[in-house]
Amino acid sequence: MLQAEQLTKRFGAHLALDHLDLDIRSGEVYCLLGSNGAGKSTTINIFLGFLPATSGRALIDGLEVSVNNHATRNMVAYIPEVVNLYPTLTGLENLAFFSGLSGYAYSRAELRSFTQTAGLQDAALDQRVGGYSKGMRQKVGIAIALAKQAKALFLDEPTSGLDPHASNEFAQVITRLSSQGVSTLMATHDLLMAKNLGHRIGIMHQGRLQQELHSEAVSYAELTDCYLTTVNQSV
Ligand SMILES: Nc1ncnc2c1ncn2[C@@H]1O[C@H](COP(=O)(O)OP(=O)(O)OP(=O)(O)O)[C@@H](O)[C@H]1O
Repeated sequence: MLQAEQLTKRFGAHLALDHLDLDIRSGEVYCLLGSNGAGKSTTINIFLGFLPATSGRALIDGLEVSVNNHATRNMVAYIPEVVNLYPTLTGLENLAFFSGLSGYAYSRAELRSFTQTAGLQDAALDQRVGGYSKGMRQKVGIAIALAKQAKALFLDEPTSGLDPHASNEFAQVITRLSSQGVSTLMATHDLLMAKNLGHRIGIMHQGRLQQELHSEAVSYAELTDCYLTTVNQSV
């Protein structure tokens, strides 16, 4: 579903992404780990069509992002660390607005079914988003992804700053979407979340994918060791 083929990005003389290969199947949750500046967000931004690759290809459902930008954007949803919503609109109004941008005109009952699946309490629907917690904003982000029927989710440190309960709720929703065939590429610094939520885990260092692990094949302690060894090496 998501493929990177020798994906490379230079910012001037700086090599931010160095011949990255990824192959993420439908329904798979793939977690990208790596220290600050490893190239995780750059990878996501190229898949989203926000940044052009210097060389190599990013493909979504077989379509190359750089030549099918509109079509690939329609297939994906992006949930950054802080979901950008209109603070003076309610949760439901934000959802109606953003799903409208993708060409959908849902009834209130349909919009409510998305917020319910995303775990947002009904009581919050008609409150202005300016008063929402970070976790509630994330849930609206998930509801937007559901409403646009995204085939793939790109998550950039989505659980950073969430309390354990909210993180856990978030993970449950991603797992449910995964079982429905939605692929997820998630950049995170949360090793425990990667271990528990990811099917596979990639560890990046200085723009390169250095390790790829199946999460059920490693313990949390082994993952931590592998991560520290990888990010402490000089390339
Ligand atoms: N627009 C840009 N212009 C110049 N350099 C950039 C730009 N975006 C990213 N970089 C550089 O590319 C490298 C990779 O950055 P990236 O944001 O992908 O890392 P990251 O793994 O997501 O880090 P973090 O965990 O801090 O979010 C870094 O050295 C960063 O400074």
